[in-house]
Amino acid sequence: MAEPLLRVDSLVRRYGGIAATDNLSMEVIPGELHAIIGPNGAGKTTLISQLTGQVMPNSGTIYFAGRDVTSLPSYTRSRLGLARSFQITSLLKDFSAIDNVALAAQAHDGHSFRFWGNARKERHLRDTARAALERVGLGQRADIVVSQLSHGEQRELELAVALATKPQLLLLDEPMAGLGVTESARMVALLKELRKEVTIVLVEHDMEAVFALADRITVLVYGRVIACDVPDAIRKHEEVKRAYLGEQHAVTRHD
Ligand SMILES: Nc1ncnc2c1ncn2[C@@H]1O[C@H](COP(=O)(O)OP(=O)(O)OP(=O)(O)O)[C@@H](O)[C@H]1O
Repeated sequence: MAEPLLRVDSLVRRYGGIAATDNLSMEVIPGELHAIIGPNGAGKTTLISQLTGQVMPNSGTIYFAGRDVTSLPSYTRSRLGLARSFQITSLLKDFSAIDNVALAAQAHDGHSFRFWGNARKERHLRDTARAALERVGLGQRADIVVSQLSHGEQRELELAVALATKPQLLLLDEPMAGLGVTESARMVALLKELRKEVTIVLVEHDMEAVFALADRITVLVYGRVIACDVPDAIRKHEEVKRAYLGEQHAVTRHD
């Protein structure tokens, strides 16, 4: 197996009496799309937040690209190539799609947001932003104000914002949430393209999407890894079926 791009070793994060992350270890290898699934409250978001540096663990270590990043702040991890897709709520609604992406590119370049005016003018920021918008299929919508974009388009814009920082690893927390059938299918098609270019960790409740996209799946229950394997093995895994998938989540094949 290739040297992991991300390695999490014995991570623990407690909230009062609850271990949201309970001695969790896992690896993400370069080029894979690694899905993380688990029932509500299993600790998926807490894990992602620790990977990005928004939440600090009580103990354990996070290695990214061979480096111990456990105590590094979010912006330093972002510089190293670790990006979390911004949530819709963090998009600037009165700004155009391209302004939002250019600002992210500018912030990543190390400039302060207060010089946002420059992001409108600087050629290389506009070019980076336009390329990111093209990659997510929003090339024709670049000048539309965010509030005029559909929910699905705003989700795509979140991805473009993350891509503008040129990540090595993209962390996606429920990109399908709130999407209709057509929009979800579009997002799956988009992620199928993006996975060719960037390593992805995907937290998602939509099992159809997960099984259509993932190279490997880690299953969390009560902050612990109960299984980590390829989709076919996860589908057949007795403990996973018992603990999570159950009968209402009969998982079908979408190859
Ligand atoms: N800031 C916090 N303060 C207190 N408890 C928290 C906090 N964040 C998470 N928890 C608790 O940690 C556990 C894991 O929560 P987390 O949101 O990470 O789970 P999740 O798998 O992402 O859930 P969901 O699928 O519902 O988004 C839950 O019991 C939750 O109540």
